[in-house]
Amino acid sequence: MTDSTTASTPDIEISRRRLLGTVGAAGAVGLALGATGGALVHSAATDPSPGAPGAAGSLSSLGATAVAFEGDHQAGITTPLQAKGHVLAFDLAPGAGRTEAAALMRRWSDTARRLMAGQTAPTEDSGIALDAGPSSLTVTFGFGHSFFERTGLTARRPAALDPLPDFSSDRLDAQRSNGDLWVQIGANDGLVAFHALRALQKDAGEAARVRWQMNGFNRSPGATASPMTARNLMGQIDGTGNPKPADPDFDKRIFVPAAGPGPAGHAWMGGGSYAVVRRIRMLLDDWDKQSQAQQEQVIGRKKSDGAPLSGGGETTPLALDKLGPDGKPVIPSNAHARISAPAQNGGAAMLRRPFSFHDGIAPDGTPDAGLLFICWQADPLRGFVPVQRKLDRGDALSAFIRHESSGLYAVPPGPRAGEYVGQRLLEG
Ligand SMILES: C=CC1=C(C)c2cc3[nH]c(cc4nc(cc5[nH]c(cc1n2)c(C)c5CCC(=O)O)C(CCC(=O)O)=C4C)c(C)c3C=C
Ligand SMILES: [Fe+2]
Repeated sequence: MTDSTTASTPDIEISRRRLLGTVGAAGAVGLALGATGGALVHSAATDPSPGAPGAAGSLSSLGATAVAFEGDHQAGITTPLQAKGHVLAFDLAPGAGRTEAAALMRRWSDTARRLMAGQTAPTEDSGIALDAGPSSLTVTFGFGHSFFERTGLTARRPAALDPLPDFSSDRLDAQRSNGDLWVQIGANDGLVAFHALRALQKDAGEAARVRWQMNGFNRSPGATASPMTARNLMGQIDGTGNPKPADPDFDKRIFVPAAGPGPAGHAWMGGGSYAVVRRIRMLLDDWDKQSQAQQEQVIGRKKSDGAPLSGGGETTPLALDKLGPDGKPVIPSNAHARISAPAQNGGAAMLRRPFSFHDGIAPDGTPDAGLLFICWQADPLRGFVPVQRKLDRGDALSAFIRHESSGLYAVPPGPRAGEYVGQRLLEG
C-alpha cells in the first residue's frame, strides 16, 4: 500500500488512511496508545499485507496489533511494555568493517520492517510465527562504542557514547557487557519474538556473531481489567515516576535534538536516543526475608499500590520533607525512590523500560532472576550516570541487587521510507 498522507506527532508517524481505516472497520480494537505513552500502532487484521501470515479477521486484537517501523524515532522506546523480550549484542566478525556493517543493517532493517508488519521474513521463513500476526513486535537497533573503531567512523562517534564510569557496587561480567551492535526485540507473543530473534541471527550470517543474549518478560497485556503500571520480581509497582510523552520536556529528555549542539558530523543521531542496559540480579531470597514494612522502607513506596509512604495514591508526588512522629523523614533518607527522584539529581531523568528475567537456579541454589534494566535518555550524563552515582553511594536497595552486566548504545533515529537504520551514519 502506498500512502503519503500521514498523521504526525513528535513521537510517531502513522498513515492517516490506515489509522482511519482501522478505527472505521474495527473500532479502536487494534489501536493501542501506551500506558506509558507509547507508539501509535495499527491493526494488521484490517490491513493485510502481501505475505502476511494469518488471514484478515482471523487474529485477535493482541495478535493483529502492529507497531510502525518507520518514524522519527525507532520503535521499542515509547512502545508500551511487551510480554516477551530478547536483548542481544553482536560483535562484527574479524575482517568485517563499514561495508559489511552497512549491508547487515540493510538486511536487518528489511527483515524488521517486514516482521513488524506481520509479514514473513524476506528469505527462508521458519514458520515459527505463522498464525500469530505482528503481536506488537518491535525491533530496535543500536551501536556500541567499539562499533565506531570497527567501521572506521570514530570521528562521528558522539561523546555521549564514552564508556560509563565505574560504580563501586558493579560486579560486571565483561563477556555479557557492551558489544559492537545491540538489538532489542519485544512482542506480545513468545513465538513472534523468538521468530524475529532467529531471523535476525540468520541475517547476521558471516558478518557478526552473537556476543551475549538475554531473555525477559513482563505481564501480558490484557491480564488486568485496565492497564496498570507493571510489577517487577520483587513485587513492586515499577515505572510510576517515568517521564510521560505528554510532559512538555519529554522529547528533550529522551531524544537527541534533530539539530542539536555538537559537531555536524554527529547529526546522524538527531531523533535518536541512548540506551543503558544492565542485567541487575535480584537477591530474592534475602529480599523475601524482609517484612512488607521493611521492603516499603527500602523503596519509599507502598507495595500494594505503589503510593508514596508520605501519602496519597500511586501518582501523588513524593513529599520528601514530610516528617513522622519520631521526627524522621517518612520516606527514609536512603529510600530508592527518594535517591532516584529527579528533584534530588538536578532534574536528571530517564525513561525506564525494562524486562524481568529468570535464568533458572544459580549454583548456590538461589534464583538467577532480576531486572533487565533498560533506560532511555538524550544524554547518559544527564540521565543514568548522575542517578546511578547517587544510588551507588547510599541506596537501601543496593543490599538486595547486583549489577552483573552493562552496555551503552547509541540508538539512531527511526528510518524513513526505504531507508535502513543507521544509514545516515554509514552512508553519510
Ligand atoms: C540508575 C538508575 C536506576 C536503577 C539502576 C534502578 C534500579 C532498580 N529500581 C527498582 C525499583 C524501583 N525504582 C523506582 C523508581 C525509580 N528508579 C529509578 C532509577 C533506577 N532504578 C528512577 C529514576 C526512579 C523514579 C524516581 C522518581 O521519578 O521519583 C521505583 C518506584 C516506582 C517508580 O517510580 O517506578 C521502584 C519500585 C529496582 C527493583 C531496581 C533494580 C533491580
Ligand atoms: Fe529504580
